[in-house]
Amino acid sequence: MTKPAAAQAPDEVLVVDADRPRAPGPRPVVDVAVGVLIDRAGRFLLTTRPPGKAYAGHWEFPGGKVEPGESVEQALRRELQEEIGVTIGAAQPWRVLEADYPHARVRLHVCRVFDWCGELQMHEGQAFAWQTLPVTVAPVLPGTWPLLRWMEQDGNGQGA
Ligand SMILES: Nc1nc2c([nH]c(=O)n2[C@H]2C[C@H](O)[C@@H](COP(=O)(O)OP(=O)(O)OP(=O)(O)O)O2)c(=O)[nH]1
Repeated sequence: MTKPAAAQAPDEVLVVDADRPRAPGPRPVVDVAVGVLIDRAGRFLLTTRPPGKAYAGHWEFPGGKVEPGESVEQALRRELQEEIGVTIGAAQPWRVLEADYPHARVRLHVCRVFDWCGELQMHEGQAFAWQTLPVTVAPVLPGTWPLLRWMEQDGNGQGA
C-alpha cells in the first residue's frame, strides 16, 4: 500500500529566504502534489505562479495542496484538471522535498507523469513553457530548483 503523504521522509530539506521572519513556534507541514509532465520529446512543463499567490510570477512545476482524504495522485489529478485543464494517467512517485518558506512549510511529493489527455488550458492566467535543461525561464521558484538539479543528476530533461 502507498504510504500516507505525511509519513514520507524528505530526500532533501530546503530553507528559503532564511533571513525573513517566520511565525513563532512549530508550524504544520502542508503536503503538496507536484507533477513533472514529460512529453515524447523529453521536454517538461513549467508554469508561472498566478497573481495573488506567494512568489507570484515565479516558474514552478504545476500542482497544489493535497486535500484531507486524498492520495498524492488524486490531488495531482484534481489540481492539474483545475489549473491546466489536462487529465493525467498514472503519476509515478519520484522524490520528496521539504521546503521551509516564510509563508509556509511544505512537503512536495514530486511525481513524474508521461501520460495525459486534453489540451493545455491555463485556467488561472498562468504562463507556460515546455523546457529542457538548462531552463530558459526566470525567475524560478526557490523550491523548484532542487527538482531541476535532481533531473540533471538523473540525466533527465535534456530533450530527445
Ligand atoms: N506546484 C508547485 N509548488 C511548489 C513547487 N516548489 C515549491 O516550493 N512549491 C511550493 C509553493 C507553495 O508554497 C506550495 C504550493 O502551494 P500552492 O499555494 O501553490 O497550492 P494551491 O494551488 O493548492 O493553492 P491554494 O490556492 O489552494 O492556496 O508548494 C513546485 O515546483 N510546484
